[in-house]
Amino acid sequence: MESFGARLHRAVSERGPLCVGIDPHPALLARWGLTDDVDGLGRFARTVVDVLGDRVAVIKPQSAFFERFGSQGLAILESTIRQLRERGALVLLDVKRGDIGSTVRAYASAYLEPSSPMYVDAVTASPFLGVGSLAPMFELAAEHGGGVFVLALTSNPEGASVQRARAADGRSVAQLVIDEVSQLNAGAQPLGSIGLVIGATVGETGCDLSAVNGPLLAPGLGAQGATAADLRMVFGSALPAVLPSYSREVLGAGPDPAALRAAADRAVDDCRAALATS
Ligand SMILES: O=c1ccn([C@@H]2O[C@H](COP(=O)(O)O)[C@@H](O)[C@H]2O)c(=O)[nH]1
Repeated sequence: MESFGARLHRAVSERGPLCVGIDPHPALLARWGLTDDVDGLGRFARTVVDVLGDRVAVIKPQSAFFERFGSQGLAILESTIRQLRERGALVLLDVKRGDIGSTVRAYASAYLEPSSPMYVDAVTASPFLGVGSLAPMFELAAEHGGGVFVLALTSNPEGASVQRARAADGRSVAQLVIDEVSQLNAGAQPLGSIGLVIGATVGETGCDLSAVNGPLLAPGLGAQGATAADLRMVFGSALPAVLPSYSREVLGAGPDPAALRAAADRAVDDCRAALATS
């Protein structure tokens, strides 16, 4: 079984360092001339699948925008995931799950078990109940070639009060998360399968990322104000592991397929240039 880290490494080499989110905000549905209902959601997601599914390395559906429409929204999410994987995109489901370990086991089975209707390549997870509570996700990911992206320094301004707080040994909470994830990835080649989420908006992290050996998902580009040029300042020498992520900035170019494609191509060009180490 090929690991998620190896699959991601290959996808990024072939398609470029880019993750595009599927975030069907009501305002975006309106901008695309779609109704804010199940029909609009389905058309929106289908367009993203058809235009970007065979050219972007990672596509990140934001579960919340599908959950808004209850079971019908979840049915669309399931078919979107299936169609994206058929087109060769890696699917990272942004669900930010976290709970006590026995419940995390059920989440792991929902997203990382190949027989599940919601099976994806990777999920986002919240470490607020302790990184160790996510162990069932790490275990199932390892068993089936999946990945988990653990929140460390999120792109929203409110995150800092918790994530930059200091633990008894002087390390920031973010650094504690980073260190635990680094241990999980130790020795993995070419890249570990447990990633971190570090927003492109956070400025200097004050964290040591040198031992992570896993992917660093960087949301916050575009609509939240960060640019690809900010990535160097945030990630420093960890830049090669960064997976830049855009949602509204790219999606806003739709629904015209050529314009949507061009926006994704521009984003990947900007990110390639920003991540190139000199
Ligand atoms: O720290 C985080 C973690 C996740 N997100 C999610 O990424 C997208 C960002 O959308 P944009 O339109 O590019 O702002 C969205 O789904 C967030 O929930 C994040 O922004 N920051």
